[in-house]
Amino acid sequence: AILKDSSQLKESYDFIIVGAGPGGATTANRLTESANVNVLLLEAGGANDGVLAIDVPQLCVTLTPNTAWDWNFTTVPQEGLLGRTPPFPRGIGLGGTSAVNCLVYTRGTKADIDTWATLTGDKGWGWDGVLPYFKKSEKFNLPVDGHDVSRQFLPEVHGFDGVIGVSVPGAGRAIDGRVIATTKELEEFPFQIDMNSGEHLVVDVGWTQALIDSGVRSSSKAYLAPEYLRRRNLDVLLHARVSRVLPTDGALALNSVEFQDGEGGEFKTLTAKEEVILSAGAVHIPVILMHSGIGDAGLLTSLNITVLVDNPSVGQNLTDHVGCGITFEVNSTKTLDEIWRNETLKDAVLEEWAENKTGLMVDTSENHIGFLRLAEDDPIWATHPDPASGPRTAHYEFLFQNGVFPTKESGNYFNLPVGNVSPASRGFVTINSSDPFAAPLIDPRLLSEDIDLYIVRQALKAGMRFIAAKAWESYFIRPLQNLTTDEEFDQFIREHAVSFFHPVATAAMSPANASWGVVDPSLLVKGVSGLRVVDASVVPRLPAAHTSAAVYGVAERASDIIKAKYPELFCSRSSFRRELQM
Ligand SMILES: Cc1cc2nc3c(=O)[nH]c(=O)nc-3n(C[C@H](O)[C@H](O)[C@H](O)COP(=O)(O)OP(=O)(O)OC[C@H]3O[C@@H](n4cnc5c(N)ncnc54)[C@H](O)[C@@H]3O)c2cc1C
Repeated sequence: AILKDSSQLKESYDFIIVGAGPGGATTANRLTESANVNVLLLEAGGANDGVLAIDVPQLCVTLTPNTAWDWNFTTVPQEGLLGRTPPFPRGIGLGGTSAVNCLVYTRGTKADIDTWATLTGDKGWGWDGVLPYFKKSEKFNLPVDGHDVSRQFLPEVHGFDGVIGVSVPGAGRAIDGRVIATTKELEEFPFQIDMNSGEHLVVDVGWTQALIDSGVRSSSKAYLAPEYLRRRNLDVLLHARVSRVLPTDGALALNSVEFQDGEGGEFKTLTAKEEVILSAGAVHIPVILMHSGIGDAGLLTSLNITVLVDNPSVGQNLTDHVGCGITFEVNSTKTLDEIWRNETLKDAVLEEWAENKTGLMVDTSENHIGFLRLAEDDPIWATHPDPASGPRTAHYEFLFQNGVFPTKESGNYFNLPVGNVSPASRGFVTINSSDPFAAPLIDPRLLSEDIDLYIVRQALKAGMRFIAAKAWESYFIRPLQNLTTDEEFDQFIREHAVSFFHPVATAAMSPANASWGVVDPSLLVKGVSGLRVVDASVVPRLPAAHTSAAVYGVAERASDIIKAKYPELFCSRSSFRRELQM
């Protein structure tokens, strides 16, 4: 249940999980499948119930930055972005960042996930090991407009009985035909039926798969749906912000958490019988670990934090996608701009959504995306190694948007964000205060490697080739930016590029005896006991994909790893008892 307040806490819990995003909510759900395992989930934010902007997929663009559902961080000045400090949104509340994200469901390629196995020495983290968990988490559902989807996804690579809703677009958009016609017209941009099969073509464009269940956003809250919250062994305490994990009995068994009970409330300590599982996301994990004494000894000592484990890898290796969009004024009124600036129209589509869960509000910002590579004979390969995980993994991504948000007072627009999805740049998250609640320093070092800028430039140029197809004839009035020379492109990119908000690897998994990394392949924090991390921070290499699918896959597998470690707690008899209770 969701507890009213901390007075309702049980006397003890086997596992205490911190953070209700894809990592934490998934793990809390799976561990409480066994009735005699008591789990407490602590979440810094609130329930996020009944928030229209969260539930309506198309309103995802309004959820960040600088809202009540966002931690409202920015990066430190980014040299690659001319010293700018763009927002770095992270969701707060049930659902975590999956409640505020843009819902695109992509797993990355086989080579991306196989790299995890290579890096950790654990075959189970490879594509073949993780695919069953992608499927286990997924509840593929047919789009709400009932159209024929036989050419829009491959059923054999999807799960239909899982928890997280995934669907293809449920409402047509005016540019759909032009996008698909371009894939037929231009050899450079072939159609891909399903981007989640692990087998990207070298380049491909296809229908977006998004985290939507019958027209409504499907966040990790689906793992905390009422039927799961009814379990007597699952308690959720909201507005409980964890400051540190603490050793129990003075040893290196870090199975106690210190948290603030309500905003401005008292600090309290709870001890888990078995483990504390941190699922606070790639930004907060290093912060909690460092304030608990796990991190670079020099830094911790300078902040008067007692060092428990000297591990300079904590917070390092932050990898993130980067990109920006180009916008064109178009010769059509059938774009979302009309809805964004006309309250009456907006009310009408929202009413349709509220009544029937149909219409333009049921989808995310784009009905098509593309994953593409630089050419094999691109001159950059003479001087730079390929930053992608393999020859069939994309370098960049297209998102085809029929309208721009926020829009302008007049005019209709086509927007084409492009992202570098195989970046070479690496950054970090760190702290500069002994106050556990001081804002972290987030430095993704976006565009710090010159090949990353090059890839974004080539992506924008490829985007311009895409829309130069006959399929778009007489559609465009003018570009809003005037880009011709490489210098103009690069200046534009540095002025406008932002994170695509997919940070991973700040507590990366590595082989148990590796000199780098923060957790071992079973996700236990190195150098201590009783402490595990299950979220985006353990992902050792960023897939060429939006990241929540990866986190659901990681958390599903992590849950089985945990169950296997405690056979006496997770025996099938206890699952049977739960069935009887429900
Ligand atoms: C604007 C935006 C758009 C995105 N678009 C997409 C997309 O289209 N598709 C996609 O797949 N991914 C997208 N992502 C990324 C995706 O949402 C994340 O990769 C994913 O949510 C990470 O899951 P997580 O469990 O690691 O962390 P999170 O989802 O961030 O969850 C962490 C949770 O821990 C809580 N927490 C943090 N610190 C504490 C503490 N000290 N005490 C208690 N609780 C704490 C937080 O409040 C939060 O609820 C997007 C992200 C953003 C910001």
